[in-house]
Amino acid sequence: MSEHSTTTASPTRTEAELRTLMARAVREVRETNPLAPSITNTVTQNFVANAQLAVGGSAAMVYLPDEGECVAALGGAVYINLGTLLPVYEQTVPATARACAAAGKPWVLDPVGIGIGSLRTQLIEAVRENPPAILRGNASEIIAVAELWGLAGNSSDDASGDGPRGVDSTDSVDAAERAAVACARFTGGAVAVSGATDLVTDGAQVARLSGGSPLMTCITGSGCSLGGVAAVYACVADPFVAALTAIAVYNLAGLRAAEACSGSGSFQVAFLDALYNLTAEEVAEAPLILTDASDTQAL
Ligand SMILES: Nc1ncnc2c1ncn2[C@@H]1O[C@H](COP(=O)(O)OP(=O)(O)O)[C@@H](O)[C@H]1O
Ligand SMILES: Cc1ncsc1CCOP(=O)(O)O
Ligand SMILES: [Mg+2]
Repeated sequence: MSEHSTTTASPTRTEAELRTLMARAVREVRETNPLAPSITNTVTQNFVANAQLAVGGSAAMVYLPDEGECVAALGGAVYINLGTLLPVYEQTVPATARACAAAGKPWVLDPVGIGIGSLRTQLIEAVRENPPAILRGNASEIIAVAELWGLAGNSSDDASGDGPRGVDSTDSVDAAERAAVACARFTGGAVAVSGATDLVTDGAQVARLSGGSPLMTCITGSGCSLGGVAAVYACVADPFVAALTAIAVYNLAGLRAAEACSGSGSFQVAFLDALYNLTAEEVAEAPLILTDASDTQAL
């Protein structure tokens, strides 16, 4: 059990139960239009907001500490992405994480670009006190967070040792499995590792989800917007179900968009269309393999 109270460890569920909950999350978001405000990077802010709207959520991007505290109260869940930092984030990020914890609201962290400069490191260490309900990143980012939170143990043996290359991964998703399980056990929430095949864990179960398209790496913001969409689903579902739903939605939309486009530019537009048009039934049938996290070597 986690030492943190903002996220409650999810009970072990069968694959069929999880699929039913994923479909319910897709429907409930469309019916209730939940607000998932963001503190996110200036590169992909527009794409994050558009993806959140396409799945049926509502977006609001803020920068300042009192705005972060305000949206923690207003929204169903908050998204924090460290992609392009401003000096004010030294106050905004810890204040928003604290406000979410105080209000019992889930928040989603995308540690983009971890390792660049000192403020990102400082912020990841600071939010250890009020950790995210969902940690979402590529493999190198998740390995780096586990190291900064002192959870790495021998999980770093699996890593390339190179860390992220800017905002991109130098590690495989499988290499991040032990780090992901360790982070999920620490937060009591879920961790989603993205890549060709994505991995989602709540520390007890591990799901692998395939699909998507290599074209997702040819546009900026597929990872960032995935975090924003996970926050939308976290407004209506527990962290593990929310992360699974977002990843399944992205894999299906990526596949469909790749069939409809003629290159990376039209892929981005086709991807938003696919997000908008996906049905709950399709999401419930997304490729997903569920295993027990006890199969993951202990740290
Ligand atoms: N080679 C790939 N094939 C299919 N889908 C991919 C591939 N690489 C990344 N994706 C998808 O792109 C999205 C963003 O993942 P990723 O590129 O790892 O994140 P980031 O942009 O943060 O590095 C996820 O939905 C992931 O499943
Ligand atoms: C290119 C870039 N530089 C700082 S944030 C950012 C966007 C990264 O987006 P993603 O992680 O979704 O590829
Ligand atoms: Mg990223």
